[in-house]
Amino acid sequence: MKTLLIVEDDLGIQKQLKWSLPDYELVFAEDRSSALTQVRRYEPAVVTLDLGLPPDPSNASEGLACLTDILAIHPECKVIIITGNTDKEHALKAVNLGAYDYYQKPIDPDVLSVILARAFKLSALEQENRYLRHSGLHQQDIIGNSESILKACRMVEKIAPTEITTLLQGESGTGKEVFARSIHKQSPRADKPFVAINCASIPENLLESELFGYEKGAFTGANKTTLGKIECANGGTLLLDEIGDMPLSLQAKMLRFLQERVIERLGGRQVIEVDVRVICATHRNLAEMVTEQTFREDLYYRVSEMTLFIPPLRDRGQDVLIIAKALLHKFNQEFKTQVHTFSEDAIQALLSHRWPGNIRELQNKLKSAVILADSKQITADDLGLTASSEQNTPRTLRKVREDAESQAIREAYALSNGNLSKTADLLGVTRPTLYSLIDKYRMLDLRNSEATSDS
Ligand SMILES: Nc1ncnc2c1ncn2[C@@H]1O[C@H](COP(=O)(O)OP(=O)(O)OP(=O)(O)O)[C@@H](O)[C@H]1O
Repeated sequence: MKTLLIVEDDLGIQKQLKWSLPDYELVFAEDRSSALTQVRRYEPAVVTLDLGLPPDPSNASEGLACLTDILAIHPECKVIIITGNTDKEHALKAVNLGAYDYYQKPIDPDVLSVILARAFKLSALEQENRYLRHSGLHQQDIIGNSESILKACRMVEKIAPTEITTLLQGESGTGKEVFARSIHKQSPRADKPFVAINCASIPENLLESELFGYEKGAFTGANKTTLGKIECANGGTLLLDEIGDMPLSLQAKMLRFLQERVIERLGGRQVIEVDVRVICATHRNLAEMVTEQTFREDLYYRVSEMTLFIPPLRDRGQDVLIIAKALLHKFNQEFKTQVHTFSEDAIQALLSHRWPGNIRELQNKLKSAVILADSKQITADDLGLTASSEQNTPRTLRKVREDAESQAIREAYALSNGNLSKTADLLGVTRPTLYSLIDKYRMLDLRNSEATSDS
């Protein structure tokens, strides 16, 4: 049943609405603060708001303030203003502030029902539109609908047309390469090459020649002049994956390339100009590596002109289900199987697992589940996520506490629209305490957002 929040201080009208709107789950609030609590708790798609709220019901100012607060917490919400029949001016002001519609008392349940049905319908359409825009059709491979992923996608859209050197920071398997490709695809270089090199998987002595190429005779076995990855990416985009694993000895040479956009092949004397957009990715904390002197500070500032944090799968709410469904579809096609749904215990298991290997782990689990499933439905057992398998590696109490704390911080942060002062208020801690928790849990994206959204 759809949830409808009614903000109304008149108990008589509350009662009337309770009887006349049986198609909705009604929740009530009688003033601004209880309205905001209900919005946080239920995230209703539609709210009716009486403009005359206590402490001064004869004045619309509290109602208008309530409207602004509701939309700040839940911008997609459709708020229908209910006003006295002489108060058109304030109703129009409310619509200007972002209310969806207004309705003048006395309440006629049949008319109100029509307005409500339209509001719910529009809300559902908008939600579907948001989903489609961000679930793979628009940003091709980045599937997901959570606030953290949508925020990252919005940043990609802004970064893509520029030449800025971007650092993608996130745990292993979160999709850093997918994001790098997305930046490339949305950039003016889209029809030029996208070249990726993993600095961690190539032995130190070979990495230099892989990157910069070599001239014939440069070393034993160099039978012909060979272009490096940087030259291969000319005109396009180069992804330096796992840049944190680049040996210090090579970092100086990389810095020169980034500063001057020129290279010299190994054994060569010629300086070659290259036009390459660079994206770097790492699961390491480069700032910490700089402090530990295992990563050059000057190179760090070069590669992180802009940093984009890719959130771990466990912080993406229901995205795990959306991605799981998309992958299920893909694997059914690949293996010619007909496994189309998840059992309730599988859904619960997908939502509660911590996903240390992120989307790559989800892919692996689903692939074997599709192959193993005995019916058309995947169970928690097929996924290897039964209670006993989780119990085999119980979390320590400290870990449980830490997981709960970081999750609560993320939730409060989302509710506060990225405002750290409000986040601290919602969590009941001071700002300095919130900062130290953010540092403790390395929620670097929250720290980074401060300058833009918390002023
Ligand atoms: N949002 C997403 N929706 C669906 N699949 C995704 C998504 N993000 C990543 N993937 C898939 O998950 C796998 C891991 O992604 P990717 O290699 O980009 O991660 P990564 O962060 O670069 O990992 P690593 O740090 O280990 O190199 C890939 O197969 C990718 O296609």
